[in-house]
Amino acid sequence: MNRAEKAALQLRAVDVLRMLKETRTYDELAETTALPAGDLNRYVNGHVLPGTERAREVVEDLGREALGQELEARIRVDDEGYVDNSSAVFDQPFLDLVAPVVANGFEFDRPDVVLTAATDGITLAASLASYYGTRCAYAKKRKETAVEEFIEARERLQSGIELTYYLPESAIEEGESVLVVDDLIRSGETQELLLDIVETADADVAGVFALIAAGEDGIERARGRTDAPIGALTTV
Ligand SMILES: O=P(O)(O)OC[C@H]1O[C@H](OP(=O)(O)OP(=O)(O)O)[C@H](O)[C@@H]1O
Ligand SMILES: Nc1ncnc2[nH]cnc12
Repeated sequence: MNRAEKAALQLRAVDVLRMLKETRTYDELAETTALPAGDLNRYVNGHVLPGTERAREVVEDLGREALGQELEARIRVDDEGYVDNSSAVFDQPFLDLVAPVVANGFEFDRPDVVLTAATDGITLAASLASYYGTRCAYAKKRKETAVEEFIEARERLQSGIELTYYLPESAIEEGESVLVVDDLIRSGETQELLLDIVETADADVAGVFALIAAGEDGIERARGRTDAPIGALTTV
């Protein structure tokens, strides 16, 4: 890790600690993190930066668990199991905290492109792409005006309705590595369409990630399609 990467990791750890501090006293934060309350106070106030090892633990280990809990606190599941995750996907600073935790806490290689499906996956994909310093692409249910060539993926859903996603052909180059992400995975139909698009582009799958898995069906379905790492921050 060079100096700039170390500094970025240290600042990310401070962001995670500040997020946790919003709902905790310093004593509670000390209990959550197993770090001394005095040190935490100095980190949160910006007087001192945590060392690289501490920063890594905060971002990778603590960060993953804490952000999973934070996510669970934000979402609402109705009586039929449908999830309202607006307060997560509308909160770009929260997703900006999620990105390094996903990038470091799962086994994804750095991709060339982060791919999602419009609409609700876009903010998560943007955060991840920005963190990796790569492109972000999203497939849409309609063809965008003035684009001439599209990759299309069509599937007949369990409901009998046919769903088609379109991605401008220029969005993914042959041989590129693509991280497929979405806010939510339930049946896995959307992820399967995105994986079809990656396959049509002759690109490689770097991984499949969803903020929320509603049950295990979608994850299992994705697992049937790729050997790349697959993960979700939380399962409801
Ligand atoms: O695993 P699945 O059963 O395919 O469900 C997951 C998909 O459903 C939601 O999108 P939706 O189709 O509601 O479109 P939206 O993002 O525009 O709301 C969600 O954003 C995922 O893309
Ligand atoms: N909000 C939602 N909750 C659960 N399953 C879904 N499938 C599509 N949108 C969904």
